[in-house]
Amino acid sequence: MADTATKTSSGSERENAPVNIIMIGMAGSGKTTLMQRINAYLHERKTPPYVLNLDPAVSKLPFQANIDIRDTVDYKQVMKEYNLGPNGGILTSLNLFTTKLDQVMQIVDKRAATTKYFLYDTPGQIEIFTWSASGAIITNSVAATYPTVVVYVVDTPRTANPATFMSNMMYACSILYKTQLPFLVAFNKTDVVSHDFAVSWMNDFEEFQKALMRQEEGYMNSLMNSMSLVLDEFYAHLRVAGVSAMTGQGIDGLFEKIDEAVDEYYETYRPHLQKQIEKKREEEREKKADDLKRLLKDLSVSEGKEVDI
Ligand SMILES: Nc1nc2c(ncn2[C@@H]2O[C@H](COP(=O)(O)OP(=O)(O)OP(=O)(O)O)[C@@H](O)[C@H]2O)c(=O)[nH]1
Repeated sequence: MADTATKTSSGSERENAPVNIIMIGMAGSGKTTLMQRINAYLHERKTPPYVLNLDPAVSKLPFQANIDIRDTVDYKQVMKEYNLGPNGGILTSLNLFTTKLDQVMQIVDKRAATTKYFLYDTPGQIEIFTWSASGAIITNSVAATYPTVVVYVVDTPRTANPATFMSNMMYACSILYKTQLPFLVAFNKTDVVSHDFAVSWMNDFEEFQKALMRQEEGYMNSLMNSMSLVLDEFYAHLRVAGVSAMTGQGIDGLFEKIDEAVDEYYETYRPHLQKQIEKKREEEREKKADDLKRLLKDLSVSEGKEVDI
């Protein structure tokens, strides 16, 4: 009975809550083009998204961003001022932007009642976002407010080699581990090469082994064999969609997977987040009680001292 009540309330909440989509991917994988495609797709469906650009180094955006990191920080100026190279400049710009994140989240909050999707484009230098403190602060803040899905964009034609494929999947796995958020892989550029080979390699270990045998020999072969066995568990729970940001093929399927990932947010991520918040509160309560106990003890000791004097 309690279960039903929870499901009913979360059902209506799920319908009304917006969804954050964080686009992550290696340079040139097609994040920005996919953002543009999704933007156009959602406009067609009369649910225009709210777009946030977190890439300070992008020179031209093919769409209008509602919030643009470049309006807050000038990446080239940051490089000059702090005497940094391009990657240091991007990281510092992201850090400076993160200091204003509260204001950004307030704007997002105001928009949440009338917006179904918030889209976040991230820097092509993937590690700057996924492994930096500011990247973690941004993803955690975003995910703490509304259902959030990470879309990992893969350049399919460039991943057709088994060794490259596996490296890319290990990277995807590490991002999942780092963000712990509902996650899906969007195999992009399927107008050039279909992602069928990837699906077959993920579903059938022997198929991947066969492809591997054709390419690698000796030590590399056995190392990659072992690593692909490790990835088997990752593949078993992985959501995958094949898309072409260029032609728009597969975007409906991508949104079906995003929907499934939102379900996962409610079923797994949010209860975990709530447990963490409750645990933190409990720790704070215990610390306060402990502090109070010590204060009372100190007081009684001082009172005792006064009496002694
Ligand atoms: N054929 C084809 N080309 C694509 C597709 N998506 C993107 N491209 C091309 O791939 C190149 C890189 O696309 P971007 O969208 O700039 O990639 P990005 O990941 O945002 O790149 P960074 O900003 O460097 O991180 C461009 O030349 C795009 O035109 C696609 O679905 N099919």
